[in-house]
Amino acid sequence: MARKKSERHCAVSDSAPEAARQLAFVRLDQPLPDLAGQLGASFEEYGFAVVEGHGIDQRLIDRADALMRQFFALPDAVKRAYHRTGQAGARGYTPFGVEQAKGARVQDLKEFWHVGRDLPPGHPYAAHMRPNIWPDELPDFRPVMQDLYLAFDWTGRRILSAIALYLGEDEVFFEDSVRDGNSVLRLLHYPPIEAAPEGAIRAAAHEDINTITLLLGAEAAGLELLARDGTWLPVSPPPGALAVNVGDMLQRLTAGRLRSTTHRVVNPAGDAARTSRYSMPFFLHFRPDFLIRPMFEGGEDPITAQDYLMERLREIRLA
Ligand SMILES: O=C(O)CCC(=O)C(=O)O
Ligand SMILES: [Fe+2]
Repeated sequence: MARKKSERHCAVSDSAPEAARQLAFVRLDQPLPDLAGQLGASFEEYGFAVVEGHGIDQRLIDRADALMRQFFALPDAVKRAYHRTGQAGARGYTPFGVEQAKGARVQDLKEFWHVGRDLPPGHPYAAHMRPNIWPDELPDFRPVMQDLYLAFDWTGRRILSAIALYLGEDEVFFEDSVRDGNSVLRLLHYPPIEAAPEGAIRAAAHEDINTITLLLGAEAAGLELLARDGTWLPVSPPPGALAVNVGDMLQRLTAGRLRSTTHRVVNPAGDAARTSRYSMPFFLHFRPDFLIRPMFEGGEDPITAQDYLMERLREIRLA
């Protein structure tokens, strides 16, 4: 049944009162103050928002999606040739069974590829942000993923402008903190579930380390957020929409005023368990030398984004 736009909401669990279980859809292409109010309200309640009208070209998304599937379909040995040790998985391929959520007993059921920011030669951040690597087997992979990276980067900045307004700051408040930032585009494949170790799920409960995350592909079932009442709420945006969430770095900067919400990707039931799941999160990061100093009372000690990142990557066994 067709419903008016303003009435459309994400799938909700039937175990809780309807009104408290709705993740509203927010359009990015509306005046910034309106966007700020709606995003802020959704972040306040869930730490997540579903964002439509984000301006990332659907043809670009489809191209990237197709190339990601082609990459993960390559033989294991070919993919492993793009695994770089000593870089905390920051670029190229990370095989199945490596990343393990903080505090989890078993590894996640996923493999992924990371694309970072291309910096000019001799850039001061080059020590922390290594050059990208690209798969020789797929010539279009590089230009398409570079385009998608820049599209996410642009969209992320608009979302940050709205968050700045919501926090009572000027819309350019975050500009300097993310200039040449260490953002990472993750192309993510959860293979069909075969003999998984006891207790293993596609992505165990975790919080994102970075500033904000913009996620494409979450229409494929499985993503859930931990609501304030302690129950798991499915996040299922319509195809092409973004799921956006607050990460730990923004939580720390705002002294907890914006919450980094725990989320996970559960194994599907029935036949869906025998199919792959793909998604594309963009982890928007501050620049490495940005000092995360709480903007409000009651926060933790200041720390640079780079130091904080390294601390956290060790916890998830990537560093
Ligand atoms: O695949 C998803 O839908 C979410 C992935 C995620 O939470 C992550 O990689 O941090
Ligand atoms: Fe995540």
